Formats: sequence, structure tokens, C-alpha cells
Amino acid sequence: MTARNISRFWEWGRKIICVGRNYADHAKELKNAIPKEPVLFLKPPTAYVREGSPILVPLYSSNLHHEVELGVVIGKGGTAISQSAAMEHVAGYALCLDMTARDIQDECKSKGLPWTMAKAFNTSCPVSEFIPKERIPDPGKVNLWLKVNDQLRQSGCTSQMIFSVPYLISYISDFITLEEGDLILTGTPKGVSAVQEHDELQAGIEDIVTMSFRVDRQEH
Ligand SMILES: O=C(O)/C=C/C(=O)CC(=O)C(=O)O
Ligand SMILES: [Mg+2]
Repeated sequence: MTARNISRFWEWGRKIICVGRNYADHAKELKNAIPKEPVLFLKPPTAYVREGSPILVPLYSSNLHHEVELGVVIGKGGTAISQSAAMEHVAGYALCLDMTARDIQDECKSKGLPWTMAKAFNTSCPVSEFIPKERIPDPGKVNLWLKVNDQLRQSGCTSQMIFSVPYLISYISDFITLEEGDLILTGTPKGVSAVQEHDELQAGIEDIVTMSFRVDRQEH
């Protein structure tokens, strides 16, 4: 049997754990309070989509938003990981989009229901190529950007995160065992906005990685 390669972590079928409201400017733009503890939700591995395939607007949504985020790829699993040991569990990073059906999320919020339909649908997690850990010496100091049809919509620095990468790894691992190949999405800075069928999305982390995706509407 051939060994699995972490640089294709999206093929492993592992968990995608997402952090919400981790940037004060984004929490404010959606009129949310600044969280005292990380807000977490999950996407299934069927949410992954890679460059060359389109992001699909779910049939039931008419307000699909982009959220550009730094993804942390877990290289060594663990439970109750301390903050001081957290970075030893990181294999690398990926640029990610947390595609969000905002109209459905608003409806779920107003009814006190979970966000699954808004966040976990097929193609809701576009990912870049794997970025080895050495290429990002400090995940708390990288700039992320996203353009729609060549217009800059999001630009932020991970230094604006409320909860740092080591804090998040430690916090999550206290109640969800982290496994090799898991991905943590660390939240989005301000500037989220709607995308339409035929839009072209481009996103990047400094000169480290860029990626592009086309938006299509789901057919049945
Ligand atoms: O609470 C809301 O209205 C929306 C929250 C999010 O979608 C949270 C995120 O996914 C994020 O901040 O990245
Ligand atoms: Mg998000």
C-alpha cells in the first residue's frame, strides 16, 4: 500500500473544523459581539473543492458569500494539546475559502438552528495547494487577500485574529481529538460579500500562494 501524502490532505476524508468571529472587524460588520471563546462549527470532507472545479451556489441560496481564511493542516494528532506544544502538531497551511450561504445562515440564526445548511454544502471549502510549515514561520503574521472579478474585496492580516493558532489548537483539542490530516479554518477578516454565477474569485497569501475559482450554479 502506498503511504498517504499530507500534501494531499483534502483526499484523506478528515475533519474540517472552522472558527467563526475570530476577527473583530468581521464580527462588527455582521453586527456580532466580540466572542470571549472561539465559535466553532464543522464542514464535512465533501466540502473540499480544488482549482479547476467550480464553486457551486446551492440551489436553496441567493446570497452566497466568500470568506478568505488561513487553514492550518494538522500533522500530528492529539487530545488536550497545550498551547506551548501546539505548533509541533502543525504540518503546514492552506489558503481556504469558507463559502457561506448568508441568507440561510441568517435564517438559522433567527430560528436558533445550527449553521450546517449554510456552511457545510458541497464545494463550500475551496483550498489551495498545501503550504509546508517552513514557508510560514509565524502564522500570526501573514496577509490574506481576495478579489472578485479583479476587484479587491478582502485584505487582512492574521495578526488581527482574536484567538491565535496555538490557542485554537489547544482549545479545540480539549474536546475534539485532532487527527493527522485535519484542517482548521481560522476565521475571516472583514470584507465578506456576495458572489454570483460566472464570477471569478482569486485569493492569495502574500507571495506564498494564490488560487482562482469560478462560480457556477448547482444543477439539481
Ligand atoms: O455570526 C454570523 O453572522 C456569521 C458568522 C460567520 O460566518 C463566522 C465565520 O465563518 C467567520 O468569521 O469566519
Ligand atoms: Mg468563516
